[in-house]
Amino acid sequence: MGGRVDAPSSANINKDAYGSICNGKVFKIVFVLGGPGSGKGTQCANIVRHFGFTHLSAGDLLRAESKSGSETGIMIENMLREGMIVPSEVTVKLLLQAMLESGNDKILIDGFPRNEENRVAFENIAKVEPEFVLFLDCPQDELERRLLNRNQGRDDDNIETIRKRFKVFIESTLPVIEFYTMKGKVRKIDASKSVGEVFEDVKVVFSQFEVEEATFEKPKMNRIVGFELMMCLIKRLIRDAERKWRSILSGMAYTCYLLYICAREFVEIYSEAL
Ligand SMILES: Nc1ncnc2c1ncn2[C@@H]1O[C@H](COP(=O)(O)OP(=O)(O)O)[C@@H](O)[C@H]1O
Ligand SMILES: Nc1ccn([C@H]2C[C@H](O)[C@@H](COP(=O)(O)OP(=O)(O)O)O2)c(=O)n1
Repeated sequence: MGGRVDAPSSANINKDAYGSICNGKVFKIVFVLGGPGSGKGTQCANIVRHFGFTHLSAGDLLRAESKSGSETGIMIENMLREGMIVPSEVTVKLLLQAMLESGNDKILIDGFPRNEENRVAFENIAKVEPEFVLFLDCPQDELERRLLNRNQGRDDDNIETIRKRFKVFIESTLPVIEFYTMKGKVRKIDASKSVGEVFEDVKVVFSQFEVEEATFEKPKMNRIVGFELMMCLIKRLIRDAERKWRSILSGMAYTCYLLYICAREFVEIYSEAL
């Protein structure tokens, strides 16, 4: 159920249909936010492995869509190159389609909502509130160092676009984080530490999902142990029955043998007497 979902082939999605489908299905959504290079993708991969979420990266979905060759694709490509935020209409449709295709109810949405427009559009169409927002907090000089070393062949990982993206983060994404802070939904983590240390803090924040896994596993374990005990009992009963029948059969055979001896003696004595 977990894992990363590929971008849907088209962005032409009926909003009403998606809105109503999402209303019917109960999604547990966690938004993962942080500056460019703060480790959102890296930590999401760990969360998928540990807690069974599906990871949807808004950036990955947009990059895949930009390669479609469509008019929307060309528009996305140009905006990404400039470090700009793509109109919510496009991003929300891609996210909703991927959510529904995932078959999972636990969804990590990485790099979204990037601005107020993203947030409002998602709320209006999906009508789902996030469980919480994971905020990976990291200073700009560390982000720059990481992105310049990322080496994934991304057109926007050059110092000029990185600085534009960081400015967009301060101006557009921080207000979204403040909005969720007011609602008590932000879980802020120091993302300047090593990957392992950051994940230790992430695990604490996601512990509510570990409890669910544990309560799911417990009855399963009890059922397995119960089944094993029942099998042991049945095997033991069969062994006892076998032993009992063996003694009954050998007892009967012994009695028959005694009767035969007696009969033979009786015949001999009787024939001698005649
Ligand atoms: N805690 C960390 N310490 C050092 N490098 C990291 C850390 N987390 C991620 N990285 C590296 O920094 C780069 C950006 O990480 P990534 O997960 O792609 O960030 P984001 O998805 O936020 O843009 C990657 O090369 C990754 O390997
Ligand atoms: N909600 C979003 C998320 C990303 N984008 C665009 C703009 C971003 O600069 C790029 C890359 O985002 P991504 O999250 O993949 O990468 P960074 O966090 O910037 O390293 O995608 C967007 O327009 N809207």
